[in-house]
Amino acid sequence: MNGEWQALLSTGVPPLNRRAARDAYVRLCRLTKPRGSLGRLEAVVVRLAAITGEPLPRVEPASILVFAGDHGVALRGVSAYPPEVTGQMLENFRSGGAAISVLARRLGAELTVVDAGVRKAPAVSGVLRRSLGEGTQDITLGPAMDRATALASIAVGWEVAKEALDRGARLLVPGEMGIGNTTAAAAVASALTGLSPRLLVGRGTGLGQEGLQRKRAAVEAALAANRPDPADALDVLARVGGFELGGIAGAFLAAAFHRRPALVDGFIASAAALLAERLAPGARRFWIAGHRSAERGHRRVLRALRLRPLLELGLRLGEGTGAALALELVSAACTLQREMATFDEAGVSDREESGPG
Ligand SMILES: Cc1cc2ncn([C@H]3O[C@H](COP(=O)(O)O)[C@@H](O)[C@H]3O)c2cc1C
Ligand SMILES: O=C(O)c1cccnc1
Repeated sequence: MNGEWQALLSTGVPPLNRRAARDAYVRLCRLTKPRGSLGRLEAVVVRLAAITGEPLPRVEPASILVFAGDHGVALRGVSAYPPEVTGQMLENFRSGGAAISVLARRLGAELTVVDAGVRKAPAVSGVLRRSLGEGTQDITLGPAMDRATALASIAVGWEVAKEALDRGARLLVPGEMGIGNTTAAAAVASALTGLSPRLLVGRGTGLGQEGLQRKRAAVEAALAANRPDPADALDVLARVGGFELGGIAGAFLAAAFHRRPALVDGFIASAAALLAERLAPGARRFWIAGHRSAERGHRRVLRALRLRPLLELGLRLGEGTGAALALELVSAACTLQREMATFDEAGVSDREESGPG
């Protein structure tokens, strides 16, 4: 199970392709527009070129991978919704009624739903069964899972992502579903950054003031009970993480090691990305942050990742929705790079360089 990806991990993250990045930049400068006028869309195109080695990058077909997992801590009143919602949403993802299902349809993107460890998962056809258990253990009492299971969760994400890349996906959008997972994500982020849970715990699905206090206390209790080793990301995942967090981390790693871009969604996906970055330093250069969510700690996690989100729309949903919305822009940036005319082609006068002549 731990074959290809662990061997690859030990080789280090591949380098970015500087030549393709330069070629992409040169073309952007020749397109019929004032130089630099497409702003951050230009930076996105240059980054995609550096990642893929293609000066005219494409992101279609894109593949959205939703990892679902349950959390023992969800029984502690840390979410505004009951834990059974995780399993119930599996059906909704497949039948097309979830937000991410709608966005996937709009984008023409493939949507893969992975049961990474849902409690009493309903038998839903079309959901990949990669279950690592009936939800994690309650992190306020002890570890979420053992180290071998944490490793297996990363392997699940890597393998599902690799399969999508083998089917031809040019960009990955890892998303998640798991009631209680903003609690686990806050604990992971706190352990990895050393920041206080106060700064990282937010209202998730919409907790009130009392619930927020309970959630903060739960994260503090989880960190006190487990004492995760901040220098050992796998230990952090095993002690205070979740199956879907491991899955997402594995998917991000697979993207980086296969030189494909991945878009980072909200708070939970970002915490998983931070785990992945700690496992393979430099992998972050293969990811583009899609959206900054309304969740309290997201800004700080993005800062730790040194990623600047494309959008800030106040979403607080997860599933990959913020990243999927950003994909519309990323896709537009690529189409502009491919289809705009150059000054030469259009017979438009380029800017006059300073100096004589
Ligand atoms: C119907 C429904 C659909 C969702 N889709 C994503 N989430 C989001 O909410 C959960 C995290 O918030 P918390 O930590 O407060 O439980 C995750 O499942 C996340 O994906 C949903 C939540 C609900 C209720
Ligand atoms: O930022 C997120 O991913 C998020 C925030 C609240 C609830 N669910 C997800």
